[in-house]
Amino acid sequence: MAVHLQSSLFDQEAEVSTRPLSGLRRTELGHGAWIDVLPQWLVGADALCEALIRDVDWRAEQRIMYERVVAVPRLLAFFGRRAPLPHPALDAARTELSGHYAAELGEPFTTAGLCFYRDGRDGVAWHGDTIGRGSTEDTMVAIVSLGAPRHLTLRPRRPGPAPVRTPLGHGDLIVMGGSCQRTWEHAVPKTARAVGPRVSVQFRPDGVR
Ligand SMILES: O=C(O)CCC(=O)C(=O)O
Ligand SMILES: [Fe+2]
Repeated sequence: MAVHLQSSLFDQEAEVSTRPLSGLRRTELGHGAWIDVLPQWLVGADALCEALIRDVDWRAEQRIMYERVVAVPRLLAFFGRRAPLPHPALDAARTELSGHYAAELGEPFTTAGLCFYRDGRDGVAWHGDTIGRGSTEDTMVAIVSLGAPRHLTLRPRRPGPAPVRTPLGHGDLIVMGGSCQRTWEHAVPKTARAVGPRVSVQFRPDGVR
């Protein structure tokens, strides 16, 4: 799916729609972790992707690696529970996800983390979302992927289950659940392939980072 970066002549916001979440398919990963996947959950999301790339106040972050300050290879933005989201389609998506998972999750998705992978040189290394409660409790992280297709890879922290490599295409939804953040790690590997920009939107409950 080609994502064109020139600003659109018409406001296409109204064109974003969702397919029923009843189409989600669950895969048990082992060690109490699972993923739910629904390809092409968001329909007509080209303009949404363009708008996020254009409008979000993207931040470059740095971290220390081997005693040197290096740039984190992706741009980031974070919207806490009271922060207005940068596009109404994200409010709608979060509300729908909260409704669908209400009984199983027991709380709503409240925050939105956004990542902008400018090309194949951007990625995120192996990690679990364990800054908050995900280090001790079962929880969920729901990811909507926009723009260029990339892979999300998952591997168990303890040996046993086989690693998993899931393609994430434009409009796809993946939800990591159960113990996934503390018993598994995930990554978006860099790629030497020529890939265009990708935006990832992660919805999490309060206290999960
Ligand atoms: O790019 C993605 O979809 C994954 C991002 C991620 O794992 C994170 O920001 O914690
Ligand atoms: Fe993550």
